Amino acid sequence: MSWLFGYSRPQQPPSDEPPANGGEPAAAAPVNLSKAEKKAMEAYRFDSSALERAAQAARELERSRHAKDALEISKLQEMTRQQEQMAKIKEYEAAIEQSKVEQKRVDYEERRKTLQEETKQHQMRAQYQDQLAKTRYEEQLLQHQKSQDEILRKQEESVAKQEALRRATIEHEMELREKNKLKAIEAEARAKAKADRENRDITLEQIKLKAAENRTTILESIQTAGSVIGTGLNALVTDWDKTLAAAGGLSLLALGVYSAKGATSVAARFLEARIGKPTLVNETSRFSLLEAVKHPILTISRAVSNFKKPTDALGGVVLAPNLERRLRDIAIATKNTRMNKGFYRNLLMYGPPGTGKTLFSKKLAKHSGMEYAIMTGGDVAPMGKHAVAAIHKMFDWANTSRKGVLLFIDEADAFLRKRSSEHISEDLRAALNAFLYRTSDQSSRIMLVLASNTPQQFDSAINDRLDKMIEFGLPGLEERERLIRLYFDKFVLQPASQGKRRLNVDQFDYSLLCTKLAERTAGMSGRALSKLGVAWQAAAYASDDGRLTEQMCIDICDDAVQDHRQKMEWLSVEEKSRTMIPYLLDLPPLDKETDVKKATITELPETKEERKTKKKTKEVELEKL
Ligand SMILES: Nc1ncnc2c1ncn2[C@@H]1O[C@H](COP(=O)(O)OP(=O)(O)OP(=O)(O)O)[C@@H](O)[C@H]1O
Repeated sequence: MSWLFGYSRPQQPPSDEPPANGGEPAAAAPVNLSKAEKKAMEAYRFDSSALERAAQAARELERSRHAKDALEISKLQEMTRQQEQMAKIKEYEAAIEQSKVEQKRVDYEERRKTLQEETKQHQMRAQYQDQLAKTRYEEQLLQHQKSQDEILRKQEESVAKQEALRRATIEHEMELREKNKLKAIEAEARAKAKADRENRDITLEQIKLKAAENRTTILESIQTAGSVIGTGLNALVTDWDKTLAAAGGLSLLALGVYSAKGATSVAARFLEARIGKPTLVNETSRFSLLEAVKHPILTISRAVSNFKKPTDALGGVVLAPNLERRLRDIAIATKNTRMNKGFYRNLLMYGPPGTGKTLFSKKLAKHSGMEYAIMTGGDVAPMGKHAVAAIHKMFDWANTSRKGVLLFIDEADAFLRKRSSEHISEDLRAALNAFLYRTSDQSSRIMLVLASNTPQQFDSAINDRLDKMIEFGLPGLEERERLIRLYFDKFVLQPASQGKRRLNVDQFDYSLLCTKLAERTAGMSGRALSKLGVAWQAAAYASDDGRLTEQMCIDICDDAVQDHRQKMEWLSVEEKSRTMIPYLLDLPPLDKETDVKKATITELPETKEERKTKKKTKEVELEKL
C-alpha cells in the first residue's frame, strides 16, 4: 500500500523538465544568480512533488476499481493504530500506577525504618535512665550501709567502754570486799586467840573431866559384858545338851549361808551369759534383756533393722577401688561361711584413725547375718586382776550366740602387745594369756576382727592367729570427693529437701564445690570429712534464716583443714614416725604464715613437682628426727 501515499518510492530529484501529466513545472529555476541570492531563494522554495504525487495517487485511486476497499483498509489501519495507541496509553497508565505503588512502598519502608530507629532510641534512653537509677540506688544503699556500719561501730565502741567501766568497778568492788573480809577474819582470829588464852584453865579442866567420865563408862561396859558372857559360857559348859545343840545350829547356819551364796553366783553367771551384756562389750547388735529394759526404743529400732534384708557390706563406705574389691571378697566369703557353718577367719584391720574400720566391720556383720560386739582394748588394763574373768565371760557370752558373733576389738594393741615388753603389767599379761587360750582354735561361732593403728606392737602369738591383714589408708582425692558428696548429701541436701527442718541451701554448683573441697582436704580422714558435713548442717541451723551458702561451706572447710593440720603438727615424734609416716607424706605442709581462711576457692592446686619436692623434704626431716 505504500504506493498509495508514495513514501516508499525513491524521491525524484527535482527536475526542470515539465511533468509527464502536462502540469505546471514546479518552479522556474532562475538563471545567473549569485550565491547569496541563491541561498535566499532556497529559503522560500517549497517542494511540491509530494503533493503532486498525492494528487496523482488520488486520481489513480478514483479511477481504480478497488478504491473503496483501499479506503476501508486505510480506515482499518487507522483504527488498529488508534487501538495500539490506546493500548500504549493503558500501558503508560499502568506503569504510572505501578510507580505510584512503588513510591508508596518506599514511603512506608522509610516510615517503618524511622519508627524503628525512634523505638531503638527510646529504648536506649530508657535503658540509660534505668542504669542511672540503678547506680543511684546502689550508691544510696552503699551510703546507707556505710552510715549503718558507722553507727554500729560507734555503738560497739560505747558498749566496750561501758563494759570496761563495769569490769573495773566490779574488780574494785571485789578488791575492797576481799580486803574487808581479810580484816574481819584477822580480827576474829585475834579475838578468839585472846579468849582462848583467857579461858585456858577452864578448858583444861573441862577436858580432864570428860576423859575421866569416858574411862569410867568403858570400864563399866567391859565389866557388864564379861559377867554376861561368863554366866552364859558357864551354863553352856555345865549343860552338854545345850552345847551340842549350839554347835549343830552354827554348823547348819554356815552350810546354808555358803551354799546359798554359791548357788546364787552360779545362777547369776548363767543368767548373765544369756541375758546380760559382758562389761567388756561396749556395743552390740545382740538382743539383751537388760539393755531392752534400759533402752526400749533403741532395742526395738535395732530389732526392726535386723529383720530387714541383709545390706550391702560396702554401702555408705567409701574406699579405694582395690581395697573395696578385697573387702567385697571377704564379705562374700564370710557370708558363705556363716551359711555353711564353717570356720571364720580372723582379720586385722590397720591404718590411721577414722578410716572406716569399725564402720565396715559392722556392715560386714549385718551383711553376713551375724551379730557384732565391739570392745576396746584400752578397757582391759584398768580392770586389773578382774580382766581375766571379764575376758572369759565375754567369750562365754559370744559362744552362746546361734547366729555367730563378729567380735571387733578396737585399739587391740592396748592389751595384745608383746609379752616381752617391759611396759606390760602382770594383770595384762594374764589377760593376754586368757585371750590366747580362748582363741587358740578356729571358731565357727566367733569371728575375730582386730583393729589397730600400730599393729607392729602385737604379740607374735596374736599375729599367728590372724588370717588376713587389711590396710585402711587415708582417702585419696577421688575418695575424698565421694566422701564429701556423701556427707553433703546426707547432712545438708537430704534434710533441706525433706523440708521438715529449718534448713535451706543456696543455689550453687554443689558438684563443683565438692570437687574443689576435695582438693583442699588432702590428708583428712573419713571421720574428719563426715564431721565437715555435720559442721555445715550446724552452721545452717545457727544462721538467721537457716540458709547455707557456698561461702559458708568454704569457710567451714578451711577451718577444718587448718585444725587438721594443727593436729598433725601436735602429733608426737614417736607417733609420727611409728604410725603416720606414710600418711603424713601425703599431707601438704602447714604454713603458719598463710591464713587459709583468706584463701579463695579459685586458688590453683599444687603442681606434681611441688608435691614431690615437699614429700622429699618431709622424708628427710622425719629421718633426721
Ligand atoms: N571410708 C569411709 N567411708 C564412709 N565414711 C567413713 C569412712 N571412714 C570414716 N567414715 C566416717 O567416720 C566415722 C568413724 O569411722 P570408723 O569408726 O569406722 O573409723 P575407724 O577406722 O574405726 O577409726 P578408729 O581407729 O579411730 O576407731 C564413721 O562413722 C563414718 O561416718
